[in-house]
Amino acid sequence: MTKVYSTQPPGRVLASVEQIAQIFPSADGGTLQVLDGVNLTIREGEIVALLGRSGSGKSTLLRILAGLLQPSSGEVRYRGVPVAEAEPAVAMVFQSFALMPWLTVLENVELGLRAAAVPRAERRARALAAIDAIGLDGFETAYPRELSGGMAQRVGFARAFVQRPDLLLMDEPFSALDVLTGENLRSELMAVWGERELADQSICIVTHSIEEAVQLADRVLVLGGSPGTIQAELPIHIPRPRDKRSPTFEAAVDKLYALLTGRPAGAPGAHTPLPGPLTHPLPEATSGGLAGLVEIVVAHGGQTDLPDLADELSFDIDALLPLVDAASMLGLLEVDGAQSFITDAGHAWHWAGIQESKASFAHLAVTRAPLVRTIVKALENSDTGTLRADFFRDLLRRGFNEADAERQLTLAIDWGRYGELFDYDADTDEVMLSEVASGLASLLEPGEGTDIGEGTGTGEATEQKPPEAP
Ligand SMILES: Nc1ncnc2c1ncn2[C@@H]1O[C@H](COP(=O)(O)OP(=O)(O)OP(=O)(O)O)[C@@H](O)[C@H]1O
Repeated sequence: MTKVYSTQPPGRVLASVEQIAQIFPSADGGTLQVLDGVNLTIREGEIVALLGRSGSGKSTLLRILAGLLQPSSGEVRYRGVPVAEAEPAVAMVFQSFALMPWLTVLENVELGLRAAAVPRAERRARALAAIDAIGLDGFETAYPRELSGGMAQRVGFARAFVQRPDLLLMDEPFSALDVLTGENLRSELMAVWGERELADQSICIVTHSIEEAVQLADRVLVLGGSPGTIQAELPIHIPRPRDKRSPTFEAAVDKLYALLTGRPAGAPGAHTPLPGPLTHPLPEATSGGLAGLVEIVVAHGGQTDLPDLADELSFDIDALLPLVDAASMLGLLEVDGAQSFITDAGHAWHWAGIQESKASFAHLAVTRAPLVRTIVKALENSDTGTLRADFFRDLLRRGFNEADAERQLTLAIDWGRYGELFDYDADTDEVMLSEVASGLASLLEPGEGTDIGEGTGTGEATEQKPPEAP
C-alpha cells in the first residue's frame, strides 16, 4: 500500500541553504543577479515544491542545493555539514532527461553507481531492481532514441532511485511530457516513492505548475521577485491520494495563485525600483490573446474565478498567468486573489469599434507597459522617428539573457503594432514611430518613471543601468 507521508511532524533538517545569492555574468559583459537572500530547509521525509515563474531562479537554486553550482555567496549545508561539491546522497532528475545516447537503458541507470565504484554484480542487481520498480522491464537493452519521452524520463527516475538518495531533486521532470503521460508518471512516482521503506527520504521538486505543487508537496515555497527570493510558504495539509476536485485542493490552488499573482511582500518600499522594462517585463501575452481573455471574462459577467476558468478551458492554470498579468498590467482586468474582474478600461476596450479600441489600447500600453513606453519615448527622441531594433536589444540585454531580451522586444512590437504606436521592418531591422504615437507625446512627461529610455535623448537611455540589488 502507498505510504501516506508527511504532514507528519517535521523530521530533522536534511539540507539547508542560508542567505544564498547568485550572480551570473550577462551577455553584455555585466552581471545578472538571479537570487538574493534565499533561505530554505528541507527536512527528512518531506516533499517540498519550489514554485515560481520562468526565470525566477528555480533551477539555479536546485543546482546550488545539489552542490552542482557554488553560490556567489551564502552557504549550503547537508546534515549540518557545508557542501563544497556534488553531494553524493543527493540525486537529480532533469526536465530534459539528460540520458547518454550511446548507452543502453541499463548502462544509463548503472552509470552513477559505476562512478561511485560500486562492484559490478551489485551495480547490475540494483540497476535491474530500479528499472523494474519504475516499469521499464524489457527495455534494459534499448537506447534512449528508441524510447518515448515518458519512457526516457522513467530511465531518469531509475537512474536517480538506484543511488538510494536521501534527497531527490527534480527539475520540472514532467514538463517535457504530454499532459497524460506526465500525470501518469507523477502518480507512479508517488507510488514508488511511497513504497520505499526509508522514512527519511525527501524530495525537492521545481515546478511552475501550481496544480503539480499542490498534488505532490507537503510544503510549497513560492520563489519570485527580481532577484529571486522565497516570497511565501504554504503547507499543504491534504491527505494523499489528493483529489484535484476537492474543496481543500482548490483552496490551496487559489491561495498559491494569489501568492504568485500578488505583489511581492514588502513592496512597494523605499528601495523598490520604479517600474521599468527591466524590473517590470512584459508578460508573455499577445494582443490577440489579451482580447480573447477579456472576451471570456466579459462573457462570464465581468468576473471569474481564474482556477475555474483554467479548468473550464482545460488549461493548466499557470498557462493563464501571463495573460492575466498582461491584462492587469494594462488595467484591463483587476485581480484579487484568484478572482479577476473586468475594469472600466477593459469594458471600454472590449465594446469599442476597431479604431477606437486600438486607440484605447495604445493609450494603456504607453502609460502602463514600461517597455512600450520606453520604445515610444526613444523613437520620439530620435530625429527620424526610427531606430535600429538592436538599440532596444542592447538595452534589454542589461537585464535579460539573449532569448528573453528577444522575446520582450517581440512582445513589445506586437503590442505597439496593435495599438498602431510603432511598426517594425524585418528587412531593415528598424522600429518606426507611427503618427498615432506622436499624438501621445503628452503622456510621456517625466515623473511616471521608467528605468531605461527616460530622459530627453536616446543617448541618455543607453546610460541607464539595471536596478541595483537593494
Ligand atoms: N550559467 C548561467 N549563466 C548566465 N545566466 C544564467 C545561467 N544559468 C541561469 N542563468 C539565468 O538565470 C535566470 C534564472 O534561470 P533559472 O533557469 O534558474 O530560472 P527558472 O526559474 O528555473 O526558469 P525556467 O522555469 O524557465 O527553467 C535566467 O535569466 C537564466 O538565463
